[in-house]
Amino acid sequence: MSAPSPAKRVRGEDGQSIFTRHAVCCVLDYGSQYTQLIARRIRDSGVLSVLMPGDVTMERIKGAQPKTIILSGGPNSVHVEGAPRVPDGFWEYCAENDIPVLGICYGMQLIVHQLGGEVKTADGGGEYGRMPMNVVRDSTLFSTEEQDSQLVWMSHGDEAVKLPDGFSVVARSEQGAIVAIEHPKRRIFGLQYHPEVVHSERGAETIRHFLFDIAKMTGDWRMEDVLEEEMEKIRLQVGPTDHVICALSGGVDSTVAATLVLGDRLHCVFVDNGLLRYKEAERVMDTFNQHLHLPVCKVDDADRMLGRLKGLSDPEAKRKAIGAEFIDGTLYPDVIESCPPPGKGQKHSHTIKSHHNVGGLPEDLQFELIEPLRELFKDEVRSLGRLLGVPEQFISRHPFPGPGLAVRIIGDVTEGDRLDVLREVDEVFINSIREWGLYDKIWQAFAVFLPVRSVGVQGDQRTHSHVVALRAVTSSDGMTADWYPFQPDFLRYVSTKICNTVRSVNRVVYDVTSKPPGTIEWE
Ligand SMILES: Nc1ncnc2c1ncn2[C@@H]1O[C@H](COP(=O)(O)OP(=O)(O)OP(=O)(O)O)[C@@H](O)[C@H]1O
Ligand SMILES: O=c1[nH]c(=O)c2[nH+]cn([C@@H]3O[C@H](COP(=O)(O)O)[C@@H](O)[C@H]3O)c2[nH]1
Ligand SMILES: NC(=O)CC[C@H](N)C(=O)O
Ligand SMILES: [Mg+2]
Repeated sequence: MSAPSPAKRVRGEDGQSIFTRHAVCCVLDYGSQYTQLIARRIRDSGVLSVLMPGDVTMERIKGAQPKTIILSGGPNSVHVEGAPRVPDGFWEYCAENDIPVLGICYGMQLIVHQLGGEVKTADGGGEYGRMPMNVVRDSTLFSTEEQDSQLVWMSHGDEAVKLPDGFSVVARSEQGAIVAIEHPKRRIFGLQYHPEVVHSERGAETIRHFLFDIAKMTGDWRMEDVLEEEMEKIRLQVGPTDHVICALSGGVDSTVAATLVLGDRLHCVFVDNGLLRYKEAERVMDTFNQHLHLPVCKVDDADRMLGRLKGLSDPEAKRKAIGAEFIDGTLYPDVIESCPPPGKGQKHSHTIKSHHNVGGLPEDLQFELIEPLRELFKDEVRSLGRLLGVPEQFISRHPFPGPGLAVRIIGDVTEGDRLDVLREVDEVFINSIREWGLYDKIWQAFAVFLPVRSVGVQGDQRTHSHVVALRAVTSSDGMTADWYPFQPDFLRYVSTKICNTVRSVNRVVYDVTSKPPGTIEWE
């Protein structure tokens, strides 16, 4: 057996580094709503994918030593001035290092445009949605089993009308548009459709064929390796006397992150921001103490947070206020004052916040940041947590957003008893879901407080009370979602229970909107 290759640092999106021994597939992001899905498909094949912005420097690409590169789709038109393109020197670098390149949608159009072909606005107005395509010649791009027609998912208004020298057309849409191209010798390939979406029936197969048969990668990227690499990375970053602060929410991400960095130089901080669910602060603190044996310090920031939110009803204004309070209101002074690191005189210089934060971190952060999970998707974080032995009750928790109930109360959060009403309704809804054995079938479920009142009749009396909406969705990564099809019996049960137990609510509605066009949260 050959010795494992040395680990290397790879600069990912936002200049953050990752640390890996594995062969990397770089995905350059030109802004497609499906870029994350491309990364996902690659990982599902056992290959580590690293997302980089489309305007990344050549230095960063070289730093990742990619074995292959995929160019994503995007909203721009390559023939419009100022449209994003690959960095200078990109094609020469790929040629010199024999790196295969696959362009998807905008990515394919970039290949055509930059290498001397022509891309134009489609005469017929473009192709959107699921449609058949026909393979017109034997190719390297498709495996032998795929040399036929197949249903694919299109979303483009531009099309390639003339290919650069040496490229050939591999497939056409029913309308005759060029939808797959290749230059097998230069190992440059393009797909006008989106192989990464499930509606492209053989798309995952095409991506695997590209990775394994064309690029000769091996699908040996495993969670066990990620665990080892993440720990090694932390060991390298945190010096022997340094201390680490972890903002712990009780959610999946921060719990797993904290477990990774366990040790007596770790200090966890849980913030009660006043926007938590029913008895959440107590419950989270209890479970941490009982099950994780993590030293957690609770900071009470409810009054200040609600003070900042008073009078705000615009969703973005609310989010910004929460983000600002979260960062400069709680992290700095409270943490330092209420959770001083033990062992005075020791250098304390690191803080961690696992994953992305509520409103983004300030530029002059006076700590070094450790973000062990930033490259992982939620279900990957869950797998990692299981490997670490994190109890299932943490792992299987539905995600809960940093801004908490504030994005589930439409309008001013602080008005009247909105927070309390919502807490009660949410508690009934979630408990009912658990009772009916549905919790693990659902990605996320919650109630939303609507700023309207409706007329009802209760005990022969007219009421004019609150309306709440229930939302439950299935999803694999939160990027797209579908509403959960509860049985009518369940909906009847839960609406009755809510109106009977939460006095000021007389109407319950169920949200039947997928994402897109909706988002999961209402604000
Ligand atoms: N109430 C809180 N107290 C302390 N830290 C928090 C709190 N809410 C959020 N954070 C920090 O912000 C990060 C981002 O929140 P996010 O909701 O994405 O992750 P999570 O809560 O760990 O997991 P999940 O997505 O499953 O809810 C958290 O990982 C945590 O570090
Ligand atoms: O930590 C977070 N901070 C936030 O500001 C935030 N906003 C939304 N979410 C969660 O992200 C997923 C997708 O949510 P949306 O469809 O509403 O954008 C869902 O899981 C949401 O709950 C957030 N998580
Ligand atoms: N989905 C895409 O990448 C679209 C590419 C380009 N904006 C087009 O409309 O053709
Ligand atoms: Mg959370």
